[in-house]
Amino acid sequence: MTVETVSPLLTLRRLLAAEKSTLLLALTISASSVLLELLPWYLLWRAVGVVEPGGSLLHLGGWLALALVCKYLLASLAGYFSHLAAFRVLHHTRLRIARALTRLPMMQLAPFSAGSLRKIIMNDVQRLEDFIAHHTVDLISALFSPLIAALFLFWLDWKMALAALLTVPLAMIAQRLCLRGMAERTWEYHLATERLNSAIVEYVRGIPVMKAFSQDTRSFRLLDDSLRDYHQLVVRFTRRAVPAWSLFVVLLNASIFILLPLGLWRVSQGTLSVSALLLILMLGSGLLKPLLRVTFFGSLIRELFAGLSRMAPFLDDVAEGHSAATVTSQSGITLSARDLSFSYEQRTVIDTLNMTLQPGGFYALVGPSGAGKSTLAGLLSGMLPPTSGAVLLGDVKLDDIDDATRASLLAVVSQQVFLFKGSLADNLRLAQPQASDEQLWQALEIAQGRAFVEALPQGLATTIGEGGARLSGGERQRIAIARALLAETPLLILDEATAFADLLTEAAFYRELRQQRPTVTVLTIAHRLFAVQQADCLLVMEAGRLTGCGTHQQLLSEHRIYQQMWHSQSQLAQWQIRREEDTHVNA
Ligand SMILES: Nc1ncnc2c1ncn2[C@@H]1O[C@H](COP(=O)(O)OP(=O)(O)OP(=O)(O)O)[C@@H](O)[C@H]1O
Repeated sequence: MTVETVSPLLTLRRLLAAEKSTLLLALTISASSVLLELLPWYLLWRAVGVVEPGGSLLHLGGWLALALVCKYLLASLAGYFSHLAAFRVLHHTRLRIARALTRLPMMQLAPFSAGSLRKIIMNDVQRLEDFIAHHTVDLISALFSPLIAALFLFWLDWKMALAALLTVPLAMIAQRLCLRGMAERTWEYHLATERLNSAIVEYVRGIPVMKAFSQDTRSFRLLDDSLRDYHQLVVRFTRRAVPAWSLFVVLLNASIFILLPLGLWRVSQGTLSVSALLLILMLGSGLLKPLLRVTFFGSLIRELFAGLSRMAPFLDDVAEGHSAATVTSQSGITLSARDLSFSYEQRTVIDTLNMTLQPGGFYALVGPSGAGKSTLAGLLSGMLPPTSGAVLLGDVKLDDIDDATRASLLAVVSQQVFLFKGSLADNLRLAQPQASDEQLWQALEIAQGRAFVEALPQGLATTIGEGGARLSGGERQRIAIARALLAETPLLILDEATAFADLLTEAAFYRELRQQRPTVTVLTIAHRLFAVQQADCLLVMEAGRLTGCGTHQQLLSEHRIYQQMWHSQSQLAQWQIRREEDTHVNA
């Protein structure tokens, strides 16, 4: 399932396969409507030349009207079928991508940001609709109509037909000049737009912070730089492309300047009739205009293909699971890292790390900010793919285990909690749809969330907004912990999951967790050492490596960084207590 191995054309063919007949019908009708487009001109020519005797003018007029009506009917019918095919393809493609997102292993999803996935599902798929519904029939008419018109002109008068096509070679040269380096320019433009998009999103998100610090627009360097880069790029492209493009457009419309004097001269010589000249001028002067649409189509197709390449990873049939690896023991399972390394681009954040979490153990991962704790939690839970080495569940590599099995063994509560729009109970039952209300309350009790949910007017039935709106950060975290507990997995990873709770609540949660779920292996990332000092083992992390492992007392007597962290936190706690006492005395 790699982007490189699937050609965009193949992806397009696969997507269109189910709608092939509808689309072919639309294209055939579109081509027929082009033929009818020429018929009125022919009839007009006959009418102007009064080729037919007297009363047949009316007859010709009737045919002319009928041809026009049929042309528009056929064009509408072609549009109807192409739109029908387009919306069906759009619907199925979005469904396929949405299904793939739920079934793809986390490791394969890790490189995609939410923004890039949104862009694929919305923008890239939308381009398919534009292509199928509009561009296919447009292209048929843009290619067909000059061809048929040219053949007609040759039938009328081959010399005038050649004169009408005289500017074609020059127009082609101008077009080549204009399109030179277009692929690179399109890519550059795409990158600049992406940079600008993310800068705008960040700017909008940061508005409350900027207001708080009274900063103006210019202070937001990223947006400023992106806007300037974008502007410079567009100006550079315009300066380069516009002269050749203008020449191309002029040349496509220039045949009238050849046809008119030549035609008039030939009429004066008696080698061309006036009615033929009129028809030749009408057809010849607009002969090459449709080619402009073909040129636009070239850049549209490039964008379409780029989008298809981005979509390709989500359109392959995703395997439900790995038959090769099965995890035999559900309980009593170890979680280990073997020579595990991870880099963000060039920067190594986890460096050849080895560790094993024994079943039922309570582990706390501590260390200075930026040491790599969250990254390690991401690797151990399968959210990030290792750069080298492996994470093992029992003796099976984590990336060989399908998502469903992994989710039955390992639950994670990360720093960013997401709750879905719906009731609290629905959110909790995500982990175990059959869970009874009693089980929900038990999980909430361990997570120290029972009291606040009971205080809500509708309790478990309380509706919360998308992302968990209406609840405080700490409340959201407690719901997320309860949800993870309901999954009843033998392993639980908590990445600063209690960061918003006060010290007493945090300590009560850990105590309750150990008492109620004694067999669960817990790895928690915690900044407050007081809350986790009872852990079976504290793992100290510094600059991507584990430099200490032991009980609180062991580390306090032999690990320098741990001592420093403990003392600074103790002093801070005493200072706060003393301040509070002073305040009370003075009051
Ligand atoms: N997406 C990312 N791209 C590049 N660097 C990153 C990314 N995420 C984290 N880092 C860097 O990796 C290092 C480790 O980050 P990590 O979040 O794992 O540390 P941490 O120990 O959990 O920190 P904290 O205790 O402050 O949460 C940091 O220096 C951070 O700047």
